Amino acid sequence: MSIKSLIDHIKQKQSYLCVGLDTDDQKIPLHLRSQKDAVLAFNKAVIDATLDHCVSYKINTAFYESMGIRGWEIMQETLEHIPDTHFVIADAKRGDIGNTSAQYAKTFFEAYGFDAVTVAPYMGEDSIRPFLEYTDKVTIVLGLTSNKGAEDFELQRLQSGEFVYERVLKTVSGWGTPQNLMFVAGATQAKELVNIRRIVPDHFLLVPGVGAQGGSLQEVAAYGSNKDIGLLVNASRAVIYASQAEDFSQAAAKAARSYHDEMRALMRS
Ligand SMILES: O=C(O)c1cc(=O)[nH]c(=O)n1[C@@H]1O[C@H](COP(=O)(O)O)[C@@H](O)[C@H]1O
Repeated sequence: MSIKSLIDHIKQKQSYLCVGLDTDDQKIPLHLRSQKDAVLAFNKAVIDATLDHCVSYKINTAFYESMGIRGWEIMQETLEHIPDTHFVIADAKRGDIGNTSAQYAKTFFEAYGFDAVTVAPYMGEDSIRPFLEYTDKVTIVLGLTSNKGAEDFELQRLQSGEFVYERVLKTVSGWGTPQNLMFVAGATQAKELVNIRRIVPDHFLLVPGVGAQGGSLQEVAAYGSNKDIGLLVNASRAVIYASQAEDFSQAAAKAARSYHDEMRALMRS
């Protein structure tokens, strides 16, 4: 899906919610666990319940890879269940020497057909270029992440005085365009969003960290949006485990609707 279609969907739906399918087989409701392929049944129910409130799904591959071969199949079957109106992200955080990155890009863009994949920038240009060669797909590069460890490297200052993450945004933004490149900016880093927007005014930001990690949607909207909204705000646990009982899909729908209502109000304000 193109960025233009994503923007149209956001404007039409008045939502920029991305539901994160971080499905942990130990956290899904007990009544499903005895069932064969409980994770797939859970994902399908969550997708059906939340479709009307979000524009995107993010499949965190770790939760599927940890199940072995069947996990990869469940990831594919989950992907097939998501209608092509929704922008689908493989949250795989890859990146390696060019020769290997090319295979990662082929895996997620061709073999699985995701719209986007998350990539770590630590290994530099040749590790990211193979993803960007897919100009009709979107490469999402980690900028300033939501976790505490962001302080260890991303928020360290270079001799020039800029933060490492700032250098990443400045340099990587020159390798792609807002049509095939996004950046991750954690919702827990709201005070840096103004600065991030100064460096990359036109790129979409994938913003995880609302809900379970405590980031504020109001702050993200106030400091992170651009003329096209330019945000995909991800919530995983706060939506998919809103209830761990038999009413889990209704609870997921309710949580997603609540983010949707808040986003609609923020877009109108
Ligand atoms: O790239 C990501 O999606 C990501 C980057 C980041 O800085 N922080 C972050 O939490 N994430 C992912 O976003 C999701 C957040 O999940 P919840 O905290 O449950 O909403 C997880 O899949 C994380 O792996």
